[in-house]
Amino acid sequence: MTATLIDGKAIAASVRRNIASQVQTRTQQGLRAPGLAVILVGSDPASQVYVGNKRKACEQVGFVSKSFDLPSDTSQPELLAQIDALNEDPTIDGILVQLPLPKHIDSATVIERIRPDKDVDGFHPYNVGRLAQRIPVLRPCTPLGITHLIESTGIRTQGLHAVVVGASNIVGRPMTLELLLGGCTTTTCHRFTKDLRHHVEQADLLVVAVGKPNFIPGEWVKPGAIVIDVGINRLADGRLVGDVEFDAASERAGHITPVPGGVGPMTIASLLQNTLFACEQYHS
Ligand SMILES: Nc1nc2c(c(=O)[nH]1)N[C@@H](CN(C=O)c1ccc(C(=O)N[C@@H](CCC(=O)O)C(=O)O)cc1)CN2
Ligand SMILES: [Mg+2]
Repeated sequence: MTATLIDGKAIAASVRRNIASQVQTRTQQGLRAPGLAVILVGSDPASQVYVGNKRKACEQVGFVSKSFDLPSDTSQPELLAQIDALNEDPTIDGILVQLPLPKHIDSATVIERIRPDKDVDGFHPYNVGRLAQRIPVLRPCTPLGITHLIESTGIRTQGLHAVVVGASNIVGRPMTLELLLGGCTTTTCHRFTKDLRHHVEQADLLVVAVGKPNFIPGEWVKPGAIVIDVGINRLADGRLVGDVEFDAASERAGHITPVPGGVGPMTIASLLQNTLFACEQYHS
């Protein structure tokens, strides 16, 4: 079997066109454009690229984007004061603090300081709790984007056995909650999981987010499975690869996401969706 490719880049472009048209309708009605504040602390090269792409995406859909590039020695109280100011700014609908933060700053404290109605990353305990209780509002961007990619296949997820490999706060845990919401039977695997192969082989729907190149051998993939690869790993020769052995997995899967051009672009499209949602549902 050769898998059908799930084209995240094209699906994200379509989401972005739709958002741009909704923003245009708003502004034609005399309403203000949604505003997103993007905070980067330090100069991690990958974070600089992601933040640059988020700012560009905002401008392309007509959002107001405010940039805060803070030095790596910014103290936690200084960062919290910046968030307090943005929490009070009526032109700002969403506040995004790029992760990871420098080691001297506690991410959980920072995330909890963002007002839940401006938490467009969906990481605040309020928003994660809403998702856990099946009353989602602002949803973590990567899992939300993946949900959209799975929907694009036209396959009903009710009753499927979904296996998530990775249990981070950004991807694995909220992904499991999204899949539960979609009626899947879910298994979450992590560093202490015994016999990972056994679990992966059961997956009708497999989501892998561990950040290790080619970590999941293609031969573990169940024939016909939907395979979602969240990993973005740069090899010594400069190539980007995912967490799943793509060529071998494609021979067995029914649908598969590529790296690059799969999950990554949807993370940014979901951020735009969340920002528009916050603007329209909470601040208009
Ligand atoms: N505050 C947040 N921090 C981080 C998040 C997040 O959702 N919120 N997620 C990741 C990084 N991330 C967004 O911030 C992200 C990663 C990758 C991509 C992407 O489009 N990747 C491209 C390849 C890009 C490349 O060439 O390196 C792709 O997959 O096609 C978008 C967003 C951690 N931090
Ligand atoms: Mg991400």
